[in-house]
Amino acid sequence: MKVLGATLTPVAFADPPLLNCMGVHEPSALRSVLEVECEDGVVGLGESYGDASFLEQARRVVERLAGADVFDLPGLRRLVTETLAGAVVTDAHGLIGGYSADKTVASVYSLIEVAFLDAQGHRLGVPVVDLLGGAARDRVDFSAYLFYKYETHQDGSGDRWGRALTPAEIVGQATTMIEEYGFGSIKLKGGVFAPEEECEAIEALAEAFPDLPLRLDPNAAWQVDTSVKVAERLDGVLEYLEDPTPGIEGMAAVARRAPMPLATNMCVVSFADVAPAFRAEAVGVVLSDHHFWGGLRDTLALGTTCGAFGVGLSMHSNSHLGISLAAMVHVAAATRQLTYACDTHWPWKTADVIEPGVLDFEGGAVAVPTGPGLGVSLDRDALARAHERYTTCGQTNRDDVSYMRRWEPGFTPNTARW
Ligand SMILES: O=C([O-])C(=O)C[C@H](O)[C@@H](O)C(=O)[O-]
Ligand SMILES: [Mg+2]
Repeated sequence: MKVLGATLTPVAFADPPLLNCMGVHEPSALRSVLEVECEDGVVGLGESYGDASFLEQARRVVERLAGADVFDLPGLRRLVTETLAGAVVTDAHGLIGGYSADKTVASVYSLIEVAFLDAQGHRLGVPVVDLLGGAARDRVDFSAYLFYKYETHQDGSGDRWGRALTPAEIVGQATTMIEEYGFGSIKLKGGVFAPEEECEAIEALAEAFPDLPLRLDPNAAWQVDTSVKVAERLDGVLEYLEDPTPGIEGMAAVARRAPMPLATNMCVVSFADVAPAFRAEAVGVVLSDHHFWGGLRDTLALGTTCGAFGVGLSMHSNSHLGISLAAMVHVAAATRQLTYACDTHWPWKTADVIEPGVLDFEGGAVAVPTGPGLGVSLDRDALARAHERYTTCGQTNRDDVSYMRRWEPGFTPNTARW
């Protein structure tokens, strides 16, 4: 089935002032929506990053898609590799590890592969999970993803979640999120305050939710000895500790002394990282993310790899919309090695570009859509609104650091600060 044309639309949606080690989320989160128009009126959808650097490279491939066959994924890989030829997409936040030409190909390929798989599913009348070999589970569990946050943005605009800067406020945030979504595990984004304070928040969560597994992710804000101290203090409390310290070597040094497994979406972010990290026994859990691991089929391969080495598998998230959630659910359902509930930023947004009603949370899980392809449809009016927001929001790159400087002039990221 041939591609007739493709459109990549940058979009923006409201994002609360969520804190992390790099600073604070700006008022808009940026994404891109890909529509691949094929023969017979079939349209395939994809979603990925909306930063200028990514858009520039993705557009170079998207404009060459006409004539491609959506069933020829190796051909797509060649087209992406040849078109990008060494180009490197960068980001200003570093929250998903380093960048490279291979990771750039993997990210752009992923955006388009998802749309091709969606189109294949529509053509064949089967859900994407079936194209990935079938469902190992029919529901995918997610964890509550808690953030320290300010009450309002710089312009005074607030949100329904209010302020969360203390352990009690974090417990309040968890209570609301769990009541509404039914999540069965909890992750706290750390790297914001001194580790002792973040330990207190985790301990307060453990007291309030004694039956729920907990995770803490400071995005490499700590040095090795601090990481070990935190790991010892939270022994028996955390199911895993995510990216306490930078780099494979640092993580390995912590892993040798930490009682719980270390997880990562920062030091193992491509297949090139697997051998050195696994050899060093630096991580016990890899957080997959199809957006930069090379699409849904390579994410399955990552599952097989982790399974072979006895390394656990979870899933990372960045602020995203419904097309991405649908893709995450299909690939998570097809990955039998998935050992933990996945991350999602879903509760933090108030708008989407897809028709509602397919990706509903029940008991913290999303049922795998059964319709053809990804099983979601684009809401064209909502897409137009999100694009309008993109063109007027004044943001073209995610920049948590500069935005934080409007609260704290002179702020520098907390990487390895403590
Ligand atoms: O697990 C992670 O490292 C993330 O989810 C990265 C994200 O960018 C998160 O830090 C955020 O949204 O600020
Ligand atoms: Mg992380």
